[in-house]
Amino acid sequence: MKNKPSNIRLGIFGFGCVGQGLYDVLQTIEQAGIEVAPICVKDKEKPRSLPASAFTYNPQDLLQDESITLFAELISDADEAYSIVKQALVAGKTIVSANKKMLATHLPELIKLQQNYNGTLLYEAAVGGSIPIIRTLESYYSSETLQRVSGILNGSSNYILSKMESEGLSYSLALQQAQKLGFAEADPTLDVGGFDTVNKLSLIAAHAFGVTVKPELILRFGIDVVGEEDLEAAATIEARIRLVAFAEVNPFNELNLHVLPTFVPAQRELYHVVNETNGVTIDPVFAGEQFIKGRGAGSHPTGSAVWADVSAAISGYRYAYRKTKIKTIVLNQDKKITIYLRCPGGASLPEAAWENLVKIQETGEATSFTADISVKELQSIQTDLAANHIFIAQIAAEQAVNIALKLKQKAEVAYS
Ligand SMILES: NC(=O)C1=CN([C@@H]2O[C@H](COP(=O)(O)OP(=O)(O)OC[C@H]3O[C@@H](n4cnc5c(N)ncnc54)[C@H](OP(=O)(O)O)[C@@H]3O)[C@@H](O)[C@H]2O)C=CC1
Ligand SMILES: N[C@@H](CC=O)C(=O)O
Repeated sequence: MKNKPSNIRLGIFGFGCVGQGLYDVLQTIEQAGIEVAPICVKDKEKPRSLPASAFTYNPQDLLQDESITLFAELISDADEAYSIVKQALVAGKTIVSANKKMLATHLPELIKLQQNYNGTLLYEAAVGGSIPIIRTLESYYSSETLQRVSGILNGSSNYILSKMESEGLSYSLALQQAQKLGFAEADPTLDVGGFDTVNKLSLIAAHAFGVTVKPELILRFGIDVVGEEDLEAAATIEARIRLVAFAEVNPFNELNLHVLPTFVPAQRELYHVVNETNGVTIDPVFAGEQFIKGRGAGSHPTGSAVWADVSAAISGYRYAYRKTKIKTIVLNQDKKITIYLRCPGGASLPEAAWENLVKIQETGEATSFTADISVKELQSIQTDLAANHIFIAQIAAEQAVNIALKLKQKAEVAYS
């Protein structure tokens, strides 16, 4: 490891896209006073950009080293990440993690461990890549009521949708590119199925609204069955399809959460968020709407967020989880939304409490509809919709009227 005047030894787990990104950032920060201990990885045979002496293969070499009190957990295995983070916190140490799956799954326990053992856990890189969203919600907005937080939180899905739209790439080619560029998870189903966004949304809910929600309770649809025809349908009403995470509190302190492909109109900032960029809108009661965008995935942007946490931790920063102590907000998924559905040839809509169901297009390959339905009801038919490869996306009521009209006009021109 590079020799620097050091007073802090940093234990890093993982030297993939993010681990390498952090390492590169550290090389440029001469005055950081950080010495990197041998980095813990898994595969002894993998070619590396550093000599073999820079690595260890046993997490205990770092966790039991008394000279290390600060760790960065950047591995792709959520179960192993959980055991590393837990052991560090029980030892009262400080650990930074980028593993949103692990964090969202275990957040209530991880909050308790920090309280009980006086350890510190920070995880800015886990949500929105380089965007400082967790610290903004946690610290800046710790005392102001937020009405809504929504946005694009998955770089891979956004990259795929953007490339399909702008370059006409096929879904599978765009996904391959997202994987090659290091944006996608080891299992890309987490990205395109909306699971990664759900995990991030549940972390946002804890810091923005003080509610820790199990990821599996959040309505989730991904972009895995999106087709060119859906993007073209969106274009007819000057909209783009984006995978949007949404959290909103109503006047009765009820929180509605969902992750859905969404028709985003050209007037919204999110329409202009392309490739792996993420964008988040915060809606505080008094400050008024704010929008932050930045690289949501990738080696250096994410490495930068990890470094921001490492340096904040060195200065003694920790999350207070102030809003979780107030606990006035409860999850309620009764809200009605309007959706667009495309059923591929032969598939029919599952039985459900559809309202205002309108057929908006019928071709040899597919039939499309718009309809109103409650979030809870949509959750109950999720398995049926997925089994039939039915693509769904949220659409505003006025867009639903407009799209029916535009698709009808398009069909008339085609037949004339
Ligand atoms: N890629 C991105 O843009 C972003 C990723 N993240 C998160 O950061 C984390 C790392 O992602 P990323 O760098 O992309 O993943 P990579 O697949 O590129 O790298 C994963 C690293 O974890 C190591 N690893 C896996 N399992 C173990 C284990 N059991 N013990 C020790 N090391 C292990 C691998 O070791 P080896 O090298 O030996 O294979 C590898 O170095 C994930 O939680 C991801 O969700 C968060 C934000 C953005
Ligand atoms: N796979 C994730 C990586 C960052 O969180 C993404 O694509 O956003």
